[in-house]
Order: sequence, then structure tokens, then C-alpha cells
Amino acid sequence: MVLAADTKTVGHPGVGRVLVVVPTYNEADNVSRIVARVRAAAPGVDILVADDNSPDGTGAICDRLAGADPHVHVLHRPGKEGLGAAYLAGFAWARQRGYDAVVEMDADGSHAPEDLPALLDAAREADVVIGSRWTRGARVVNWPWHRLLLSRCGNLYARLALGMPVSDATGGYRVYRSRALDAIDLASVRSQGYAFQVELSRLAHRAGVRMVEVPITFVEREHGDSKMSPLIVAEALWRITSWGLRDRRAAARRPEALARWP
Ligand SMILES: Nc1nc2c(ncn2[C@@H]2O[C@H](COP(=O)(O)OP(=O)(O)O[C@H]3O[C@H](CO)[C@@H](O)[C@H](O)[C@@H]3O)[C@@H](O)[C@H]2O)c(=O)[nH]1
Repeated sequence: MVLAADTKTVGHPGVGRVLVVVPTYNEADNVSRIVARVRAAAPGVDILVADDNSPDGTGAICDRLAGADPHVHVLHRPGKEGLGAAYLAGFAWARQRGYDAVVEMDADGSHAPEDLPALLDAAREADVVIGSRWTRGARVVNWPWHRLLLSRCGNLYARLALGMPVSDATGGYRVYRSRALDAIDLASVRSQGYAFQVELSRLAHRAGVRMVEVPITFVEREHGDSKMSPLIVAEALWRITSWGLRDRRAAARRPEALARWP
């Protein structure tokens, strides 16, 4: 199935060589499907699955996929360390191999690979592209009401606390041009869970890189379970609050910066 995909096209026009990083923890029912969909939707991109030694055998499935397709790679990590650590390891892997852009994508099909060409097109004119659920033209399908509420409230809080003009700072479907990753101090990143997405949005905004949002259709997973937990929500709340307070204290020391606070 994967072998049928094009192996000759390289990268994306106007962007260069692209690596899609897919973090996985217990995604045995999803990982083959997502790899096949990415290969069909964007035949020129490479894929790196960053697996945290999933007990359900996701890593072994990825080894088979990688053995059958030179565009597919696996990073085996020793244990569950959170989404943020898996992405940082994937970014480092991409940098060492000279990729021009890195894509973040969930393994469960929530982020439609069919939207990827539009995100990569937008990356021609931007350093960071966020696939947004909360901008005009976006759709969210089958998400339970409590997740909708959490995402809307979380994004509103992040926007107000951090003064970022981003509608979906928690969203995990993104393109980072390598020059954006160079501009961001990745060594300072501390978030482990989904706060990672907000932290990178904040660092990109502060670094002054060009960020754009592209509407996506986000679909709730059909197989496997979300890794969302009260701890992940608590980490996001705590980190956003402390970044917001720190930014306001810094702005108070520079009164000219206060004008931009909402
Ligand atoms: N390697 C690794 N991967 C992980 C870990 N925790 C989660 N993942 C992987 O990260 C992806 C996202 O996790 P999900 O559990 O599917 O997230 P969700 O609940 O659907 O959350 C969605 O909403 C969040 C909040 O808006 C988003 O931050 C997130 O990206 C996603 O869109 C999946 O591919 C999952 O396997 C981990 O500790 N290690």
C-alpha cells in the first residue's frame, strides 16, 4: 500500500525538503493509516514517527513501514516523556539531516493529511503555519462538547494572557520552516504535554517570525484513546499563567510595550 506511493518527488515546491513528525504513544490502530494518507496526499515529504516505546507494538509496525518505504523513518524513544519531548527529538533529527521544514501532525487522523498541501503552500510566504480549528472556514467534526469547551476556553485564555494574535495556539497541526526553528530558543522549552504547542506559539511570536493560520477540518479520532489527562490540562493552565505574569512584569519595566496588551 505504501510502496505504491510516489518515491521520486522531493519536498514541496517553494518550501524544499519537508519532514512530517508524528509522535505516537499506543497508536497501533492508526499509524499505518496515517502514514499511507500522508504519502498519498504529499508524495514528496518524508515522515518520522517518534514513538515512546508504546506497549501496544506501534514501534514494530513503524519498523515494517520504514522497511518498505524509504520516505518513512522511526525514532524509537525509551519511554513515555510527553508530546513536547517527542517533538523536540523529531526537530533535532530533522535539523541534523538538513530539512527545510518540519510538520507536526497527530497520528490519530484528527489532522487530515489531505490538508497538508494547503499548509505547505502557505509556508512559502510564512515561517510558521498553524492549521487552525478556530478561524473562518475551519470545521471541527465529532469532538465531544467538553473538548470543544476546553479548546475554546484554553485558546481564549492563552490569547488574553499572552497577547498573541493566534486563534488556535493549542493546535498541533503546524509547519515550521527551519529558519523559524533557528530563531526560536528550543533549549528553553520546558512543556511536556499540549502546553508545548502554546509555548512554541509564544516563542515564535516573541521571535518575530511570520506566522499565518490556515483553516483545517479537525476530526475526532475513530480508533484508540486520547492521551489528554488532568495533568496535561493543569500543566497548560499553570504554564500559560506564569508566562503571562512574567510577560506583564517585563512589559511593566518597559512602559512603551504596555500599549500592546489587550
Ligand atoms: N511520543 C509520544 N507521543 C504522544 C505522547 N502523548 C501523546 N502523543 C501523541 O500525540 C498525538 C496527540 O495526542 P492525542 O492524545 O491524540 O491528542 P488529543 O487529545 O486528540 O489532542 C488534540 O488537542 C490538543 C489540544 O488542543 C492538541 O494540543 C493536540 O495536538 C491534539 O490536536 C497522538 O499522535 C499521540 O499518540 C507521548 O507522551 N509521547
